[in-house]
Amino acid sequence: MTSHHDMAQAIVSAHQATLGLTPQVRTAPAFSSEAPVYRAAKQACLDLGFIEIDAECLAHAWQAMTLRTGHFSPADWPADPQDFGMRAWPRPDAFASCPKQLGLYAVLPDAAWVVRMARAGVPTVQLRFKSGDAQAVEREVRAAVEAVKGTDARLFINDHWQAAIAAGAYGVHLGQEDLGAADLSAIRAAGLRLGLSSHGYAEMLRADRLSPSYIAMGAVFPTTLKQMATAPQGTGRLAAYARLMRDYPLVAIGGIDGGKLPEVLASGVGSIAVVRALVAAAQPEAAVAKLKAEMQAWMATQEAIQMS
Ligand SMILES: Cc1ncc(COP(=O)(O)OP(=O)(O)O)c(N)n1
Ligand SMILES: Cc1ncsc1CCOP(=O)(O)O
Repeated sequence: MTSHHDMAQAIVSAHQATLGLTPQVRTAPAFSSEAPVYRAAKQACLDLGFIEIDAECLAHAWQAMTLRTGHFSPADWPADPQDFGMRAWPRPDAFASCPKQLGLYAVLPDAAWVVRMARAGVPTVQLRFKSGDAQAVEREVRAAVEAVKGTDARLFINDHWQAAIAAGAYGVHLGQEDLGAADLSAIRAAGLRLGLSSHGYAEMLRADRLSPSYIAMGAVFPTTLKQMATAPQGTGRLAAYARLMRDYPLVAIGGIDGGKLPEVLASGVGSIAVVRALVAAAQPEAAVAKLKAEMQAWMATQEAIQMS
């Protein structure tokens, strides 16, 4: 295999079926290195539809993997943390840990929904209360923290990290655009868990540098809940993300409902986050029971396969 073009084509051919998305309209690629594998891999990742910053991360990882293994292997997608420059564990600056299997994860619009879903037996819940009214935020966060007392639910608070610390929540969930405004040292010092959103390689690596308690990945499928900046990732990419981020508890989010659970769980994530599958269900408690039963059945089948 000689030219960049042939190397790029070999990568695309090997991974198109599982990782390819329709490439966006783009200008000529920008290369930050002359290294042949880097250049071929950058071209290939762009051709597979990865956004520029993700293609750049992947291309450097391909180059590092090739140097480490001593040969260029187009079929092997990079998934070794060291090829992406990730630090080894344990890490002294890591946030408090949470279980690897966070299970069904309900993302909910107010404290009343948190009460309802915690009582219905959802193991992980999030208050995603979108309001600029500080008093209303404080009230909802306190009510949500009270609501999970006496249940087994772990409560994460979206965005409102100060109120979460003040009320003693289990953890905080932040998006990447929230990071600049949050005092991460205060969250860590208070012992709260930190969950971070990610939408691809560059954001996963940025999240990893902060050693959070879990990493969320999405949107896996199209969602109507919010406008997403990136295309739905699909379960092929989700599985590649999960292989790289295997040291973390992982949460998949975006457009997931009962019918899609097996293929999402097969990617290796330990948690499925949903909004509409519960909030828009005709009978939310029954929907919880069904989703939990489907997840348990899937896990039991995997255990049986591993034992045989
Ligand atoms: C479990 C989980 N994953 C992702 C998100 C999205 O969070 P964010 O990126 O902060 O976007 P908004 O929720 O604020 O719209 C989440 N809330 N929970
Ligand atoms: C908040 C959020 N972040 C990424 S996708 C998403 C919405 C998920 O909602 P749904 O489960 O209804 O698609």
